[in-house]
Amino acid sequence: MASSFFTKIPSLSTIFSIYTSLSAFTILLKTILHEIIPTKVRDFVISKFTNYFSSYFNSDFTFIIEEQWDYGTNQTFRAAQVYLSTILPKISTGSLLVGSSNLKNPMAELKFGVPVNSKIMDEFEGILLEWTLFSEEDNNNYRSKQKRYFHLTCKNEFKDKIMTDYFTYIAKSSVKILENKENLNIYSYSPDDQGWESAIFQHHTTFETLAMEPELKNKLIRDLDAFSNGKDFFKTVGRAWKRGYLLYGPPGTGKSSLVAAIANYMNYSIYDLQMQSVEDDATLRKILTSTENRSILLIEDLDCGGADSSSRNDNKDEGEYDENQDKKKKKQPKVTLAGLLNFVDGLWSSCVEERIIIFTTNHKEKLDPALLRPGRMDVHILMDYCTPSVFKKLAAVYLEIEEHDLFERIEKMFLEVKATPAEVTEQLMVSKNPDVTLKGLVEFLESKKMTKE
Ligand SMILES: Nc1ncnc2c1ncn2[C@@H]1O[C@H](COP(=O)(O)OP(=O)(O)OP(=O)(O)O)[C@@H](O)[C@H]1O
Repeated sequence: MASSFFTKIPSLSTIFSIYTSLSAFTILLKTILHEIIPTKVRDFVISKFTNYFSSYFNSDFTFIIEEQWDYGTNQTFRAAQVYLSTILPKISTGSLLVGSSNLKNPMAELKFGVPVNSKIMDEFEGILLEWTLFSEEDNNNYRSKQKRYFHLTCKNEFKDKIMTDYFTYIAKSSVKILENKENLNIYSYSPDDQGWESAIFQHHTTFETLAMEPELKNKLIRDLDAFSNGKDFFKTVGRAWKRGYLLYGPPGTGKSSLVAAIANYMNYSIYDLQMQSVEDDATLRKILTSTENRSILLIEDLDCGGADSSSRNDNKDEGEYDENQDKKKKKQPKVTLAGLLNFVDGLWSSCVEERIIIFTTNHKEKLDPALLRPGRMDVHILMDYCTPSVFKKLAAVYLEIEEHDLFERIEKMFLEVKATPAEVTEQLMVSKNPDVTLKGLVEFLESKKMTKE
């Protein structure tokens, strides 16, 4: 029996030769698969197999939330980031990003950020959820960039509930959190990254410190209040919840200061867009869709190139060579004011909420009439040379005085001499002593009057 058993066992050399043949066959099969079947087909088949088996054995469902969506920032990603940063301290993740950017209070509570590759557990109406933030090199982008995305995993059976209720809950929570943020941001467009670069906005001008005609200031504050409380109104009348302001006037009259006062009053971040730096209308669309709600889109110095606000006909005969025209063409930006306005009036109207758009210019008369047409910019505000009441406000802010013997004389001078608030503030900062400072201001205004004559 035993001897017949041993005779049935193949010899060592047979096993070895079978093994060698099998290995050779496997290598041959692999080579055939690699060389005959195209990579794409192979990857497709493998991914189909993997998906089939993983869904068969796995009862989890994963939502993938990428940072970029439709050429802009994915607002769901942003909402998740904001929301998770507030629940992080309450849960244990093994690691946490900590820091503070509160400029006003160095002792302010720490803020928390989502660490990459750490699992964050959350619970929603008894459903357990697992978040993970991933970051990897984006090889599809010709500029090497990080691609970031969240995985949100739950049990398959809760997929629908999470998709509707949990995502809505996150969106609402993030809006509330952002409304109460401590610092405002100022974003500038970076052509290299084709995206916004952010910094903390530190302009301290408020409506308290801004000098402008009191009636005009009150009217503007009422307008901002009505806008801010007007969600239902805008909806009822079927208009987009946005407001456009055109600030115009000579340099140094406080247009930028007024933008800062509006941002601080509304608690809105600012997106400062240099139209010259935008390559084309498609890029413009992309960057405008990636701005946040409750923000200001600022386009300064509209008359200084950038948006193609003028007609390009300069009355030259065709064929006539003009060197300047050639240079101009090279500098001519591809973004058109029409592109911007269409975007703001069209697509933007339907997909964003609570936006303010501000244009500033030193030369309103040079602007394209399309921009000045009723309905385009809701409110036009002239920031002008110093008037007696503007001067009194500046004196109150800079010298902390309401009255002085020289006031009457100075106020009269402002009716004859054109001086900008910027020039006046420069004079008012010479000394803390009102006698010295106001005397200096009188001399300054007198010298201006002389040069005018
Ligand atoms: N109305 C104002 N109230 C208070 N300060 C002012 C006012 N206007 C100008 N200033 C002072 O002058 C400085 C320059 O003003 P600002 O940059 O706001 O003027 P602007 O009209 O935007 O000028 P530009 O057209 O050159 O950009 C401000 O930082 C501020 O100190």
